[in-house]
This record gives sequence, structure tokens and C-alpha cells, in this order.
Amino acid sequence: MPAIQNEIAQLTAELNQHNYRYYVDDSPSIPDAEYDRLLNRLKALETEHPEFCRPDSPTQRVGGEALAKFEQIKHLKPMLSLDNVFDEQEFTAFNQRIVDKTGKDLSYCCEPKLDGLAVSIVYRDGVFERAATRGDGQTGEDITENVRTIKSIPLTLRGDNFPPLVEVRGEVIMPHKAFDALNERARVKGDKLFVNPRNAAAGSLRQLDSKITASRALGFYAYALGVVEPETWELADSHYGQLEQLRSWGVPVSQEVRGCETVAEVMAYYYDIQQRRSSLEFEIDGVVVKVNQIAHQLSLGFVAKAPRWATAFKFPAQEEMTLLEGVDFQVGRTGAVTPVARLKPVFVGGVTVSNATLHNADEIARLGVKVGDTIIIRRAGDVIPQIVAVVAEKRPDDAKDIVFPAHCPVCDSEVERVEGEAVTRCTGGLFCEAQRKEAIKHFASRKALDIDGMGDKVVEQLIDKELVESPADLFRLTASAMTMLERMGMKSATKLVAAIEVAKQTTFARFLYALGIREVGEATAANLAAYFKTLEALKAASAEEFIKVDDVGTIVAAHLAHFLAQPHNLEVIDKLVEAGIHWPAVEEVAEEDLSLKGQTWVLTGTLTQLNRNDAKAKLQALGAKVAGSVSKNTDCLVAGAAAGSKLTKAQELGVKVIDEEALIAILS
Ligand SMILES: NC(=O)c1ccc[n+]([C@@H]2O[C@H](COP(=O)([O-])OP(=O)(O)OC[C@H]3O[C@@H](n4cnc5c(N)ncnc54)[C@H](O)[C@@H]3O)[C@@H](O)[C@H]2O)c1
Ligand SMILES: [Zn+2]
Repeated sequence: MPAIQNEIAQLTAELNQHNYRYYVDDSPSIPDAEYDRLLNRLKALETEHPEFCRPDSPTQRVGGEALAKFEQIKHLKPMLSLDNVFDEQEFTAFNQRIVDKTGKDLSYCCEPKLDGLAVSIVYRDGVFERAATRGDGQTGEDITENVRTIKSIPLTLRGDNFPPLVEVRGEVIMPHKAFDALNERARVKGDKLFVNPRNAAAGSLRQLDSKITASRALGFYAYALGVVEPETWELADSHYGQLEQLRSWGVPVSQEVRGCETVAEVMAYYYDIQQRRSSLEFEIDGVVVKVNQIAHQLSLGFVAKAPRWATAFKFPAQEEMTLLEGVDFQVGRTGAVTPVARLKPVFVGGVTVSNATLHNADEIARLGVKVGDTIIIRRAGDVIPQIVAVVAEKRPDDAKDIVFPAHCPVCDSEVERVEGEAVTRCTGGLFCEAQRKEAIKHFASRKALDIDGMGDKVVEQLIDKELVESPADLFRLTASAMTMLERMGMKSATKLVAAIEVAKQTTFARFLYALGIREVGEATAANLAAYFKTLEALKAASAEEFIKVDDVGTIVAAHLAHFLAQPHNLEVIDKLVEAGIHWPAVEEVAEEDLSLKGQTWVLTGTLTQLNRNDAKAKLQALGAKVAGSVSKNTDCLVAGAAAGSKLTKAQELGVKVIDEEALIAILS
């Protein structure tokens, strides 16, 4: 077989297989852009060598085939496809061909190219009779019961001025919202996800159980009249006018349809809707430009599988295919280790993409992706590029599993993945350069060391200017060094140094909280402080012992044990103590002094004699839980000066209310 003939035969077979996956299984394995490239290659070869064109060539047929599980419906008039243009130049050439054939008086009807599934709906005497898919263009599938469930499709036409038989042609679509919800449900159940809303709409329409279709929230817009009987029935003489007629009968027609007179107007329409594409409720993949005058349409006629009088003016592809060359692991500000795919650069959604997040280990497992795979990448609007699928048939023999590193790529600390959590984290904490900024912000924050004036901006600059590496460095800062920071004069710098000095005096609980151990919040830190009393005792404790502390379960105990097992964490703690951080001894609290155990307290209003955080710590030391809002479970509300809505609520609920004086009495 000559090489060309061979290639034509191969491309034909390959494309037919893709057609089957796309139209019959609703589960394409390659992006449309790749399919279009293959198809264009075949078209070019067939044009050069028409003698080798095969009867089963996808260039000669529309779409897929009608599934045998449905009744077959022969269309009253074939349902065709559309030719494509991809840029202004190609569109101008299309326009020129039309102008050459029709002469002047030309206008266009421009419509969004809805990315769903074509259906034909027949109304007899104004009553919905039957509906069919496009199928192979000649014969479709009887999906009457399923289409009946689509709420926006009228079951009877409005008014009385419609033909006895009218066939409506339009697109069934799945709005983005419904698509996301459907895939989310599938993700939870571990089912296969739909690649895009088009395939999801098609899959939903071709269900044997129309209850399933009904649950999928499909939409519909008509874009043309099909057969009308009697043929003498008076219809508008323009496509636009016929769409208005459809609308007047109660059939939904997109509000985005416009009449355009010139190429410039069509271009303006195209760019305008392209810009709004991501904010539309449903997916569109271009615009459809149709010759508006029906008389012109008739004189232009058809080619093999599409009208000559219309074209699909496609948007640049949002999905492309490329190679996954490797995976890098990045450490985020909170220690999350994120796998980032290194891609062979590919132009998609208007930009060149060379990497994409793989999110986490679960996502890698869901995609089943390996290094060396060919993947489908999607970039829609401003959304960050996503890897949506692996092209299974292109996997090379030497594809490699993606393995998470055991150690942080930034600081070499161990990484951990807690059971039940998707995220893998570096355990380096303060020691890890990637986490330093967040860790030090936390360290200085109000509920931790509470360094007055040490806001997020200051911390960021201190680290960027390399004045601070670990929190212990804060205590070595001088006022003159700090004047290097933006908007930091000598006066404010001196004030900040003084605030840092004041912060050295703290409580054991605050110190523990400030270390930023995972899941050790304020309350847990207070419980740990009350239980262990000294840093030495805490450092010597085992995971089993941590579990004895109130509020500490196995997970938090594991975090604690892990944190204290890292030499660099112990080093940071030692340095902080060396820098002069100190706290008063934690008082011996006898068991009977836990007089508020089991109670929930709330503080509100301004306390004038007590510091609010101290008051809270003391209440906790007596065993109370201090909550942020009043509910019927609140045992006592402390109302300081100018107490507002919480006080009202407590009174409404009959919760006990005391003032600051009474609180002081209790605490002493
Ligand atoms: N990835 C794959 O494996 C694969 C396989 C087969 C086909 N495809 C893709 O499918 C597309 C070809 O499919 P097609 O032949 O159904 O053509 P098409 O979807 O590109 O265009 C024709 C269809 O557009 C729809 N349409 C939407 N809005 C319309 C409007 N306002 N007026 C008229 N029609 C409107 C109609 O359903 C019509 O049937 C290409 O994009 C191709 O890449 C992909
Ligand atoms: Zn690290």
C-alpha cells in the first residue's frame, strides 16, 4: 500500500475510534484541538489524493452513530455539522466566498456556539411529540422521555400562530454550576468524572432512566427551525426573524443572538463574547455565523456534511495535550508540600503553560498520572491551569510513578501525612525557610507573644531584608537596624524594640502556642501548660503522656511528639530561652481548684482592670472553656464596660451575667 494511502487508512481508523469515544461513550481520550489537527491532516491528504478517501472517512460523515439501546428515529431532514474557522483571516475568506456567490445585501446572524448536544424536537399541533439526538445525521436516538424532563423546554407551544408540524433544533447544555456539582458528587463517590460539560450533557441525555436525566439540571436553547408543515406556512424570511418566531411560541432562544452587517461587526461580536466567556452560565466554544437571508441560504446550499451558509468561528482551544516531564515539590507558607507538574511548554487558553499544580497525593491517584505521560491540560479564563486527564494510550513503557519525597525539599525535615488529610506537610516549622514568614507572624501575634507593632508587613520585611531568620533573632534587633524598613523612623523603631523587650515576659501557655505546633491552639496550649507546668517536663513527655492532657487526642499527641523529636525545633526553643523569654512558674492547681471545670464562659465588653487575655487564661486554668459567642450552653457571661449584643443575647437566653468586679473576686 503506498505510504499516503496507508496514512489515510490509519488516520481514518484512529479518528473513527476517537469519534466513538466522543459521540458514543461521551468520554473522549484526547483534547478537541488534537482531534481537529488529526482531522485537518486527513482532509489535506484526501484533497490531494481523493482516490484514497475511504467511504468510512470522518470527513464524509456527521458525528457518531445512534446507540442501539434506543429506538432509532429517521430525521425528517438531515441534521448536519458546521465548518470551522479559527481566526479573522479565515473568517474573512469565508465572508469573501459568500459575497462572491450572493452579491450585495448580505447580513449575518451571530450566535453563541453552545457546547452541548444537538437535539431535534417535533411539535404536532403545538404539542411536544418526540425528541431525537443528531446521531449520524440521518438517524438519531429517540430520547423523547429524557428531553421531556428539561424544564425550559415547553411541552406545548404558546399562542395559536404556529404551524401544525414544527421541528425545533437546538442545543441541550449543562450549565457550569450543574457540571461542577455533578463531578463533585462523582468525586465523593469515587466515580469516573466527566471531562467537560458537553460530554456530561450528552451522557445525561442518553440515559435509559429519565429520572437520572431529570436530576442533571440541563438547559436548552433553540438555534434553528427544522422541518415545517405545511411547507406553505408563512415563516420569516431571515434566520433572525425565524428565531424570533420560535421565541414567540415560548421556545427558549439565547439572548446573545445578534444581527451583524459587516465583517467588522462580526469580529466585534466575537471578541466581546469571548471576553465574557468565563462569566457565562454555560460553556461556549466559539460563535456561529449564519447568512441571515433565507433566500441566500437556499442558493448557497450544502457541502458533504455542513451548510455553505454558516460557519463555526471557534475560540482558541482551552484544552491541549502535552508531556509531563517531571514533578517538582514546592513547600508552601504553611508547610504544605505541593507537587507541581513540569510540562513541555504548550500554548493553551491564550498563554504558554509550562507547569501546573497537581494539588496533592489524592489528586495524583485520582488522575492515575505518571511522569512521562501525555496529559490533557485545561486553562479556562483566568483560572489556573488544571491537568484534567491522562491520555492512557500514549503512556510510554518507562513511565514513572510520582513519589512524594520523605524529606522537605527546602529544609530537609521529615514530611508527614496525617491519615484522613489530603495534604503532606513539612515538619520543619520555624526551621523551614519556606514557612518562616508565617511562623514568625504567628509567633508575634496577639494571642502568642503579642509583640505590639510587629504586624505582618513588618515581619515580611524583616525576613526579606534578612534581619531575622528565626524568632530568636527578633530579640537581637536594634532600633537602628529596623530603620531599614519602610515607613519606620527612629521613633517607631525604638518603640518596637521596647515592645519586643516587654514581650519577653509571657506565660508558659502563650510560649507553647507561639511555637506553632500543628493543631496546638490557644486552649490546648493552656491545657498543656497546666498539665506539665515546666518546659523540661513537657520536653521529656511521650505521645502516651500527651494523650492524658485535656483536649489532646492521638493526632495532636502525635504532632507534639513529632515536633519535639526534631533537633532543630529543640534548638529554636533553647535559643528563645537563651534570648531571655521567661514566664512565671505555673501555679500548682489542686484538683479541687478546678472549680469551673465543665463550664463555658464568655467575655464581652471592655475590661478596665484585667487584661482580657490574662482573664481568659486564668478562667481556663480553673477549668472553664472560654468561648467567643453566647449560646444556651453558656454558663456565665462576663460583661465589661459598654457590653453590647452578647449581653442582650445572654439576657434573652437567661444566661448568668457578672461584671468585672465579680470576676476578679472569683479569680482571686
Ligand atoms: N476529542 C475527541 O476525541 C473528539 C472526537 C470527535 C469530535 N470532537 C470534537 O467535536 C467537534 C466536532 O463536532 P461536531 O461535528 O458535532 O461539530 P461541532 O460541535 O463543532 O459543530 C456543530 C454543532 O454545533 C452545535 N451548535 C451550537 N450552537 C449552535 C448554533 N448557535 N447554531 C448551530 N449549531 C450550533 C450543534 O449541535 C451542531 O451540531 C470538534 O470540536 C471536535 O474537536 C472531538
Ligand atoms: Zn521544610
